[in-house]
Amino acid sequence: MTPIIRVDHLHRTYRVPKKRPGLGGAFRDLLHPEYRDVHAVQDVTFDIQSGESVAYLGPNGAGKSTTVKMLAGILKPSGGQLSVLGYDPHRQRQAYVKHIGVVFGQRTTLWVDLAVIESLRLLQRVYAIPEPVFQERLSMFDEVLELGKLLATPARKLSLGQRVRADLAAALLHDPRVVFLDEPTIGLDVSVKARIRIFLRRIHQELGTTLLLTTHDLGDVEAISDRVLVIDIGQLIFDGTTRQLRENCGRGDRITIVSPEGSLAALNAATTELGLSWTEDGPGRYGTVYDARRVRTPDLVSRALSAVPAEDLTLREASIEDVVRELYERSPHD
Ligand SMILES: Nc1ncnc2c1ncn2[C@@H]1O[C@H](COP(=O)(O)OP(=O)(O)OP(=O)(O)O)[C@@H](O)[C@H]1O
Repeated sequence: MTPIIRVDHLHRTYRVPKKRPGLGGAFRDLLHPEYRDVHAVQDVTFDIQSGESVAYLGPNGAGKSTTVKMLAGILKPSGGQLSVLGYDPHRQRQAYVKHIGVVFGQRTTLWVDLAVIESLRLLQRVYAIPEPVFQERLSMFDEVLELGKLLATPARKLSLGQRVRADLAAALLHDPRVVFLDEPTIGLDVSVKARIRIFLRRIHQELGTTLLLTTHDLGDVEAISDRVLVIDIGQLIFDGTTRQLRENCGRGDRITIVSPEGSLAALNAATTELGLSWTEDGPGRYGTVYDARRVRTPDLVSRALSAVPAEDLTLREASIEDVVRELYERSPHD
C-alpha cells in the first residue's frame, strides 16, 4: 500500500540574525548583519498510511510545528522529500490544499469579522459543496461540537474553546482526507477538550480521515491517536503504537519527595512491593514515575512518608518531557 504521507530525510533550517551586545553591537547588526542557522528539523523520515491517526510529540522547540507547516505546504523544506496524497505540498500548494484540513490551536483560520456561519458559507462556495451535503456535515459537527449558538457570532468574539470548535468545523467541512492539527486543545478546559477528543475520534473512525496531531497533552494522545512519533531536537526518537509508548515509558504520574535526611535505599525498600525504583534528582530530592492505574497514589504516598521524613511532596501527571526523558534512558541516543 502506498503511504498517504511520505517524509524522507526532511530538513528545515531557519536563518536567524545574530544579536551582538550593546549599542555598538546593535549598529553593527544593522549595517553588517550576521546570521546563524537553527536546525529546526534534521533528517526526519516516516510514512503514514491512509486512515491512520498519528500523534507527533516532542518537548517545546523540538520541531513539531515546523514539520506540520511543511506538511501543510506553508513552509518550504530546506532539504529532503515530502509528499502528501501524491502532492508536493509547497510547490503544488494551490491544488493540494483542497484535500487537506489544518487546525492551529494558537490561531484561527476563520475570517475574524464574519459570523462563523458566513465563514462556513464562503468555504462551501470555495469547495463547491452541494447544499444537502453542507447541511448534513453541519448537523454531524453540531452533534458533538454544539455549534448552534456560536454560528451567528463573529469569530473575534468567540471564547478560545468556541473558536477552536468553529475552526474544526471549518477545517473539516470539505471532508479532507488528511487533517493536520497543531495543538488543537491548548488552553482549553477539560469539558471542551473532551468534546474535541470525541469529535476527532469520531471523524477518524466514521469518515476514515487521516489525522496528524501535535499536542503537549498525553490525554489527547490516548483519546485520539493509535500511533505515536516522538521528535526531539529536530530528530525522530520513537515510532510505535500508543500502547507501546505507554508500556515502554510515560508509565504515568511522577511523585517527588524532598527529604534531606532520607535515602534512596529507604524509599526503594518501602516500595519494592509496588515494583517501583526511585532516583535521586538532586541533593535530598527523590522521584519515581508510576502507573496510577496499577499503583494507588494514597498507598504510595503513605509508604514513602513512613520511610523518610519529608519536607515537601509533589505529585504531577506524566508530561511529554517525562516521556522523552524515559525514551533516552531506555535507548541511549547520541
Ligand atoms: N520562524 C522561525 N524563525 C527562527 N527560528 C524558528 C522559527 N520557528 C521556529 N524556530 C525554531 O525552530 C525550532 C523548532 O521550533 P518549532 O516551533 O517547530 O518546535 P515545536 O516542537 O513546535 O515547539 P512548541 O512545542 O514550543 O510549539 C526551535 O528552536 C524554534 O526556536
